[in-house]
Amino acid sequence: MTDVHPDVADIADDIATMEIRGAAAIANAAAGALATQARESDANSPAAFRGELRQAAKTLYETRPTAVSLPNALRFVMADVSGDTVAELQESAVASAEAFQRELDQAQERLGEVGANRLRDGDVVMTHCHSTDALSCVKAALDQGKHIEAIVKETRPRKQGHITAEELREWGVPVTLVVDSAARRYLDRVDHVVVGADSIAADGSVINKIGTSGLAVNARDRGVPIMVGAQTIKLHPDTLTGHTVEIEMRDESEVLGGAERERIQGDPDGFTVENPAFDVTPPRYVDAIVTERGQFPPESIVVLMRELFGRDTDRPWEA
Ligand SMILES: O=P(O)(O)OC[C@H]1O[C@H](OP(=O)(O)O)[C@H](O)[C@@H]1O
Repeated sequence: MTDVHPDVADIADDIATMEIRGAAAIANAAAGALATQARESDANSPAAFRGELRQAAKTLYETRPTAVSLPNALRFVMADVSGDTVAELQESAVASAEAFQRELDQAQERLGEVGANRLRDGDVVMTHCHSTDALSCVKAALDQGKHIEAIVKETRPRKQGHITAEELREWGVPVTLVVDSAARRYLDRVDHVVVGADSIAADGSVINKIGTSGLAVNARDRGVPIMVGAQTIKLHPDTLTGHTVEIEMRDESEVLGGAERERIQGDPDGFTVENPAFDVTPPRYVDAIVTERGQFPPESIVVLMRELFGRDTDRPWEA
């Protein structure tokens, strides 16, 4: 088996341990890793080069299962690799990765402008986790001169809501940080729930950080609209053919700290800890999916998915 470049292995490790996290950031890092593998290759034949790239993609693919932006990034970059010599292949792989990364940034900016049109001057938004796509909508609204305030859910167990709170503060947004279980109480003050997505299924279901579905049900109950900011690389093409999206189960150590954990593990009657990282919000609880191609009611996202991905989804990291 071919070895992957050590920098690629490091990036894969950073994705698995969530040093690099967030669906768009993961896609960006994966594309960058493929470029590194290509640039640093000392393969002596086109076949060997392609084998190395495939192995690098496989290593990256196996890090986390839920955010489809990862396999979609690998697909997009590898689809455009062509050439008859190793040098040509190297050049085209690097160019393809860089083009993908540029498009990623542009898509986020464009979807932000669409999402911002849904927000009015003086609105209060509620956020969950940390999503650069969701925040792009808030940023664009601020750039349009609107005053926006935010109620930020902490998002246990990893508390990525704190990252959101800090980022919004840097932009001058008044922020109230609340624990997750306080969300329903604060929805009375909220005009829009704004979240991101790790994957969007063909039926318009939104797969996002654990707790999103409960928030969406509560928001619907309170009449608060829910907008999902999701670039089209979040569309999960396998769901067109009946596959479901795998929900990542993470380590119990994220839920229980050192001393608590030892006490419970030492107890023969101890309990089981489960730590799903994501959940599924059915389309009926979502008002709009905002993409760089415009906003869509969740039930119609399948049309865009077919247009962009067709029925076949290749798996270029497999032999
Ligand atoms: O692509 P952007 O919008 O930045 O993030 C999308 C989603 O990725 C994150 O997952 P994790 O923190 O990697 O588990 C969150 O669930 C967030 O909503």
